[in-house]
Amino acid sequence: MAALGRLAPGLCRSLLRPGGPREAAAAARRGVRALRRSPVRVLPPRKERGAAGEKQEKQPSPKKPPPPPPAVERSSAGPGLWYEKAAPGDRRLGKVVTLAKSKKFRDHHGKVLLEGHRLIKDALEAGAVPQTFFFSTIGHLKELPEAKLKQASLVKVKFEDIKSWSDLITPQGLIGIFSKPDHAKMSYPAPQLTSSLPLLLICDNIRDPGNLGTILRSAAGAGCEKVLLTKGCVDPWEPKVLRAGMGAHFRLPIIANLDWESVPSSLPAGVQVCVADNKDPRGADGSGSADSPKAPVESKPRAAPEHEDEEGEAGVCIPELPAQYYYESWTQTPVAVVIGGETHGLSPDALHLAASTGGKRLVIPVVPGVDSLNSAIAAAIVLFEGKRQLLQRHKQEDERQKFPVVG
Ligand SMILES: C[S@@+](CC[C@H](N)C(=O)[O-])C[C@H]1O[C@@H](n2cnc3c(N)ncnc32)[C@H](O)[C@@H]1O
Repeated sequence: MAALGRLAPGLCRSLLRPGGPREAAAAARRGVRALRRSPVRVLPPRKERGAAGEKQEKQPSPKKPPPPPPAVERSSAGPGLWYEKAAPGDRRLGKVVTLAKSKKFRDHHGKVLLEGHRLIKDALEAGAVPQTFFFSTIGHLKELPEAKLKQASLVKVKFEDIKSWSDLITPQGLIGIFSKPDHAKMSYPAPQLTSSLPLLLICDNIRDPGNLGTILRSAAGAGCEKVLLTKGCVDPWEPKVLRAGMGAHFRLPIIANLDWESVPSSLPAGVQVCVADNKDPRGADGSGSADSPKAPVESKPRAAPEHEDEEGEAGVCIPELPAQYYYESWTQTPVAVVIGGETHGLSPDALHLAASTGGKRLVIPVVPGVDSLNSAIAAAIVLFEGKRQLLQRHKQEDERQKFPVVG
């Protein structure tokens, strides 16, 4: 408007003049004519103008170049095998260890931390994918397959650093960060596969990492086909579970974080699900302890709790399941065993699944007054009995085939 006023002062004046719209229109026409005659050039938009007004490419505004990467000291650990030496104050190891200890990090980044030669070797042999190795001496690397080392970043750190972050009582100076192993892509050791039995384990809310690791180790030792962990169980990749598992994670498939609705689809067809139950229905005092050597009787439905507990289970219908001692025959094939959690024991979902497959309660008799066994101990007792029964059945079937009864 100011420029227009300068070029066509008549137009502005006539607009302000009272009662003059026709005059204003005429003034506007005069103003436009004056504008056309004006010696002032209308310039193209600013971005198209160069220094002399010619069209030019827009120059990018000068940006600060990114800072150069910190100088990394690289050394060779063999042909084609390079490692980096962590500089003093390098906080990567600390960060990685702290983060890998949190489930959130493991889930979010899909990485797990493995410590020690044995576990790392087992993981590599099963096909787990390494990302970074932190080691304190070159000797630690020599024990690992070179081809696998080449897939990962290698970072040499001081032993004191590993020691201060280690979860082990006697740290070995070797920590690996791996992509979270996918059981479907693992190749388990041949002796494990050849000893595998049609025996599965379901962990129902096992929260203690030491217990879960011990259970996994027993499951691998007994020759279980696989282990299913329902939601509510501790994460199997938690360092304490790994430590107690002693390599079981790389010997048999562990399927974690299952809700009860999806458990059946992870079980083989025709499976019978039994539950290890510390509540012996024949306990005279209702304490749940087995006190009679007689054959167990059919269980009554478990009484629903009088008051709603913290999980809101009041009024949950508990199905009727036959009960028997664990050492009596229960292994039809395939068979799965549920181990209840430390605090609440077996969940109603576990009992329903067992009932729907024609399963049983398996009771390990204990001295009256002893409440229950530790879940890992109970799992080991039942699984190894399951193994004994399955092998015995197998042997009997073999003999029947070799020496068929004639007539
Ligand atoms: C520590 S117990 C559960 C105790 C829990 N407070 C309860 O009262 O149910 C954990 C699990 O181990 C198994 N278990 C423990 N003692 C057992 C026994 N005597 N016979 C069979 N299973 C047993 C069961 O699966 C049980 O749910």
